[in-house]
Amino acid sequence: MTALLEVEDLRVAYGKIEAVKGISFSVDAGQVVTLIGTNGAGKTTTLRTLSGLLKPIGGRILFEGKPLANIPAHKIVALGLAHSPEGRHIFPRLTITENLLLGAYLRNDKAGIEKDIQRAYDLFPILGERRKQAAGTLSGGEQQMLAMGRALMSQPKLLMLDEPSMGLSPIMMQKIMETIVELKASGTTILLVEQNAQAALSLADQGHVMEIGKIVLSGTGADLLHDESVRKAYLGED
Ligand SMILES: Nc1ncnc2c1ncn2[C@@H]1O[C@H](COP(=O)(O)OP(=O)(O)OP(=O)(O)O)[C@@H](O)[C@H]1O
Repeated sequence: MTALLEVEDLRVAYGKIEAVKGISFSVDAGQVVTLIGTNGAGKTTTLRTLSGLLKPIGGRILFEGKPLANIPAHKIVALGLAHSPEGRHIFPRLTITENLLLGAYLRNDKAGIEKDIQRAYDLFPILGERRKQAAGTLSGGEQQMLAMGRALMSQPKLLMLDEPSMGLSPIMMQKIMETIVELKASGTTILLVEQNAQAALSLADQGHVMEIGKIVLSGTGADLLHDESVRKAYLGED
């Protein structure tokens, strides 16, 4: 079976500084795969490259077996990759519904779009209750829900989430993680970048630990969660 996403020896640089130094991993349809690691490990750079926002200096990205070379970001969305970016990047003056509609900008199936907006409200009832309000009035956690809902509006084959738990209260983080589990159960394939290794590994099928641009350890979420070096470095154990 071909993986939905295959990343082979990917290298990405900012000028002379190589931020991603030859990483390889794959994501099968229906899986949740997580990239964990400390600040500056290259996780966000990897997602931004998969989204077409940065150009690799080496390696290959295959999506459904086809290379994603030199494809602009909006065409990558059309192929089925959606990115919920670090920092959320919602539009604060637009309403919640308008923000969601922006996620569907490549679609013109009105009935399908309506259905998916309703699905976002079902996933995150607070968004439905406040649909007519400016998105800037939402709390950080609610904005994260909106960013995820907006990414889902393109009906992605692969949903990429960058640090969805960042800056959230434990309760809000729990809600976001439960939603990821719910999305997986409904068949969504997810590539999750997280600094909260415990939360990410607990729900991931596969995990990769990144350190200064390289993958230093890979395994199932459960294996990594019990790995002594991971527990010491990322889960705060002595
Ligand atoms: N626009 C940029 N210009 C130059 N260097 C950058 C730029 N963005 C990131 N870097 C550098 O690339 C490296 C990888 O950063 P990246 O943001 O991908 O890491 P990360 O693992 O996602 O960490 P974080 O969780 O802090 O976002 C870091 O050394 C960072 O300083």
